[in-house]
Amino acid sequence: MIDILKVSKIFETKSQKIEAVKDVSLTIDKGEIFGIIGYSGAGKSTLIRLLNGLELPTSGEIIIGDDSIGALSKKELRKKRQKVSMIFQHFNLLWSRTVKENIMMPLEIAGLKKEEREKRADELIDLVGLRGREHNYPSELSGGQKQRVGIARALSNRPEVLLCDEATSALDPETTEEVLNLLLEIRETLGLTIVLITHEMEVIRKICDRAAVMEDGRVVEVAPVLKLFQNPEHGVTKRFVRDDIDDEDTELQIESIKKTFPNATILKLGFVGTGARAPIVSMLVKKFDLDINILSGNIKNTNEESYGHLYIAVNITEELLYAVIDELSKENVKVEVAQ
Ligand SMILES: Nc1ncnc2c1ncn2[C@@H]1O[C@H](COP(=O)(O)OP(=O)(O)OP(=O)(O)O)[C@@H](O)[C@H]1O
Repeated sequence: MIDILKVSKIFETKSQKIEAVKDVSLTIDKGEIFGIIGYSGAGKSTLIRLLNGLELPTSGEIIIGDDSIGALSKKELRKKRQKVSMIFQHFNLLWSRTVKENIMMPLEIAGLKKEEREKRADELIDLVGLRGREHNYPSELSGGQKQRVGIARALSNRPEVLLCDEATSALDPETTEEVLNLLLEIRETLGLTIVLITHEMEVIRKICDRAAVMEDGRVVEVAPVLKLFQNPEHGVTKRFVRDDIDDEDTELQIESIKKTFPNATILKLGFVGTGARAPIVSMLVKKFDLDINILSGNIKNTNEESYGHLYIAVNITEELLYAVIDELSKENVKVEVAQ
């Protein structure tokens, strides 16, 4: 669906050249929700703006569907943007127009007749859950409702790709969850391909199928989301995952537990999928007659699977430890001995 081929973007200012995107290659499949995460200045906005031709690459090529974005004329590009639409962090609504008028704007530009515009806007108002609000002005809406208008407006011309530029960064956690669920729903019902940029690993975890991690203009890691969380390889990915799981507290706890129970062995049990719901601790207690001290635990959900970990402290001989590791591996639980 989307092929980004060796794309670089250099901004030349009077005093310097800034290479905002460096030699990025990615393929995004039809129907996929693909996340791009990075800290501020990593190049995410530039990369997403390259996808709808708001910026043109200095080198490389971007192909969406059958079109090479750089090869399109201005007119063709305007037409293509109807199929590759975008939502924004600050919604970019027209404040002097009502919800319905905002949603009809792109249809007016596309030249649809008034009745067709009205009909389509009505469908979209229902789709994004804004029935009853269609005659309100943006200033009368909550942040989540404003983003629903943004989404409806972006969907008005039946796009194939929806680009989301930090679409939930201005929203509180509960509203973020609602908007993310709406994006999941419209991917299901409309079969859209969604590309989103964010600096929040939680957004990646909740709705993306795969994600790319960017640092200093480069993509440093690309993987299915579960893999990124379970086995992050690059330092930046590890930082994002740790921030999401909040492991720093655990590290501190481990230090203090080691002092309190100098003879205890501290184990980190990692679960995925059904393992995340199995009664592992009671099995260990019954089968190996162990005294188990639970230190901390964390189970998170991605859009497909649960995964998580549990830190426990046990007094255990080396021989028994191997038997425990063996037993847990049968349950698909990964064991690490914390040092
Ligand atoms: N139009 C521009 N002219 C000059 N430099 C730019 C321009 N746009 C972006 N940059 C620079 O390119 C680099 C990448 O910026 P970009 O906005 O793409 O990063 P980002 O990951 O989206 O960051 P943020 O999350 O803060 O928006 C930065 O150093 C930025 O200053």
